[in-house]
Amino acid sequence: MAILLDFDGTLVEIAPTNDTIAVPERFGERLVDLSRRLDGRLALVTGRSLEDLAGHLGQLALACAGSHGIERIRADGSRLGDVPAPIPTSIVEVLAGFTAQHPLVTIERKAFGAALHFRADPGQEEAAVAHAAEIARQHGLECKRGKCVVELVHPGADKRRAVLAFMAEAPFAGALPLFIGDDVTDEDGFRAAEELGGFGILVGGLRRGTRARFCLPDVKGVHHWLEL
Ligand SMILES: O=P(O)(O)OC[C@H]1O[C@H](O[C@H]2O[C@H](CO)[C@@H](O)[C@H](O)[C@H]2O)[C@H](O)[C@@H](O)[C@@H]1O
Repeated sequence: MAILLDFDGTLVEIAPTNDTIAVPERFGERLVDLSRRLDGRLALVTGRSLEDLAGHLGQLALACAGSHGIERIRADGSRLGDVPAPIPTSIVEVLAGFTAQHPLVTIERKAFGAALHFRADPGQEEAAVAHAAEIARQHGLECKRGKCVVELVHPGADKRRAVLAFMAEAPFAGALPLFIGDDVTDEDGFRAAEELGGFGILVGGLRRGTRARFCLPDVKGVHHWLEL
């Protein structure tokens, strides 16, 4: 078995803002321990940048894919695949311009993308999505939706590709992949797992249409099931 794990909403509870998540005590070490139990066949696959993830978990000997899968490192820290150029600051600043008129909406800058968070002002969803979509259209980028967030990403940034990249080589190759995630972006991970004979597990119960075959009720349920 190989396990591929989403981060926000799966391993840590959703918080009011992107930088106020509560990471359990010694959580990085516990993930490394789980990876050892799986002989290294554990990967984190998150929408966050790898830099941001390391800020929460520390630098760990774990396979990780960040920025929705576009930046990938193996457990030994070597890079897996090429990374594109960062999205130009000028484009990110146009996206960030939305926050000037809507002060409760916040911008999260990432090396390979940027996110508008409207959790504190959900009424701005439609306008924020339209703003991001127009920028994406003008610059050949893609928009990604998530929980109270819309993001600009490079075309090809998706969790399916990250799963396929990890599963193509040791120590993952030949194992049965399980992808565990809670959000719509995790559907790409569920699909990749299925394509390779495995399956997806949706966190939060089967409340929406999903490719996942099973579900776990919540973050606590994930920790319990994985004995984290
Ligand atoms: O793929 P994930 O690991 O689930 O990352 C998806 C996005 O997660 C973060 O935003 C989400 O979590 C925040 C903290 O709980 C929450 O405030 C926000 O509303 C959620 O959308 C992260 O900030 C993004 O960069 C990730 O893409």
